[in-house]
Amino acid sequence: MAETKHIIVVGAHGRIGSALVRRYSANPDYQVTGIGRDSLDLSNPASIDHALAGLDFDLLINAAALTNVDYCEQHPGEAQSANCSGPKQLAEICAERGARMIHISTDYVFGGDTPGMRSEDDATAPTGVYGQSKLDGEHAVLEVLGTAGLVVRTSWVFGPDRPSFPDMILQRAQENDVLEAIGDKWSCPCYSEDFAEYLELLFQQKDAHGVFHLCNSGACSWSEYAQQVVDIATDLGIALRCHSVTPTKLADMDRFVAPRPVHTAMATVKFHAATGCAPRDWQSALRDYLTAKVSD
Ligand SMILES: NC(=O)C1=CN([C@@H]2O[C@H](COP(=O)(O)OP(=O)(O)OC[C@H]3O[C@@H](n4cnc5c(N)ncnc54)[C@H](OP(=O)(O)O)[C@@H]3O)[C@@H](O)[C@H]2O)C=CC1
Ligand SMILES: Cc1cn([C@H]2C[C@H](O)[C@@H](COP(=O)(O)OP(=O)(O)O[C@H]3O[C@@H](C)C(=O)[C@@H](O)[C@H]3O)O2)c(=O)[nH]c1=O
Repeated sequence: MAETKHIIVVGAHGRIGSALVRRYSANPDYQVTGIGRDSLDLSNPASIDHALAGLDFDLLINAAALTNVDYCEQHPGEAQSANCSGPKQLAEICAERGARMIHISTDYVFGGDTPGMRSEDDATAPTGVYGQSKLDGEHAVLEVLGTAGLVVRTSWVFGPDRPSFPDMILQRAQENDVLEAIGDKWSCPCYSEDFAEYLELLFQQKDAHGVFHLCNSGACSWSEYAQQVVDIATDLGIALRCHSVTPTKLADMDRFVAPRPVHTAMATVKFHAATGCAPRDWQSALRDYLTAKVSD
C-alpha cells in the first residue's frame, strides 16, 4: 500500500469524524478533506458519486452512520442504506481509485450473551437492526476491498464534539438528587480524541487490513461509568446534587425500543500487536475529557 497523504473523512461533523478531521488536519504531512451529510448522503447513491467525483485520495475513512439505535430499529430500510449500502458504494469507489478504506463499526455486532473480552474472531450475532446493518456494512466493505479494507470497531464513544453518556450523567448529577444508570450491561468507553490518535497508528501500518477492535482499555457497566463521571467531577470541584449512582436493570429500561447486547467489551490485543501501542485506560481518558470540558 502507498503512503497515506490525502485523507477523506466521510461523516466529518459527527463525534468521531470531527475528532479525526481535527487531528489529521493539524498534521502537515496530510491533506484532509472532511465531507458532511449535507454534501454526501449515504442513502443517496448519486450524492456519493457526486461528492467524491474528481477527488484524488489514498485513504477514505467512513465515520458516517445512522447511530441512533432505537431509530434504526424503527427505520430498518434507512439503517440498511446508511450503514451498509452506502458504505459498500464508498468501498467500490475506493477500489476503483486504488485507495484504502477504513470503515468504523461497533461492539453492537456482538450478541453479548457471555461475559469476557471479545476478540475480532469471535462470533457475531447482532440483537437489533442497528447492529445487523453495521455488520452487513462490515462484510460488504471487506468483500469489495480485500486487503485494502479495514473495519475498526469501537464502543461507547465520548468526546467534545457531541454530547454523549458522560455529559448526560454530569448534567443529571448537577440537577437531581437521585441518579440512576443501568448496572447490568458492560462495554468499553472510548474517548474520540484517543481514537483519532490510535487510528493513525493503525493506518500507518501499510499492510494492516481486516477487522480491529479499538477503544480505551478496561471494561465497565453503564453505572460504573456513570459513577466514575461523578467521582471525577467531584474531584474537579464541580458542584453536584448527587454523588452516588444507583444501578438499575437493563430489563427495566422501558424506553429502549431496540434490545441491547449485554456483554460487548472488546479486547485490543490485535491493535496492540499491529501498532505496538496499548490504549490507555478509560478512566484516565474520561478524566482528561471532563477536565477539558470544565476548563472551556
Ligand atoms: N457513538 C458511539 O457510542 C459509537 C459509535 N460507533 C460507530 O462510530 C462511527 C461514528 O459514530 P459517531 O461519531 O459516534 O456518530 P455520530 O452520530 O456523532 O456521527 C455520525 C455522522 O454520520 C452522519 N450521518 C447519518 N446518516 C447519514 C447519511 N445517511 N449520510 C451521511 N451521513 C450520515 C450524521 O449526520 P447528522 O449530524 O445529520 O446526524 C453524523 O454527522 C459510526 O460508524 C458508529 O456506528 C461505534 C460504537 C459506539
Ligand atoms: C445507559 C443509559 C442510557 N440512557 C439514555 C441515554 C440516551 O438517551 C439513551 C441511549 O443511550 P446510549 O446512546 O448511551 O446507548 P446506546 O444507544 O445503546 O449506545 C450505543 O450507541 C451506538 C452508536 C453504539 O454503537 C454502541 O456502542 C452504544 O454506544 O438512553 C439513560 O437514560 N440511562 C442509562 O442508564
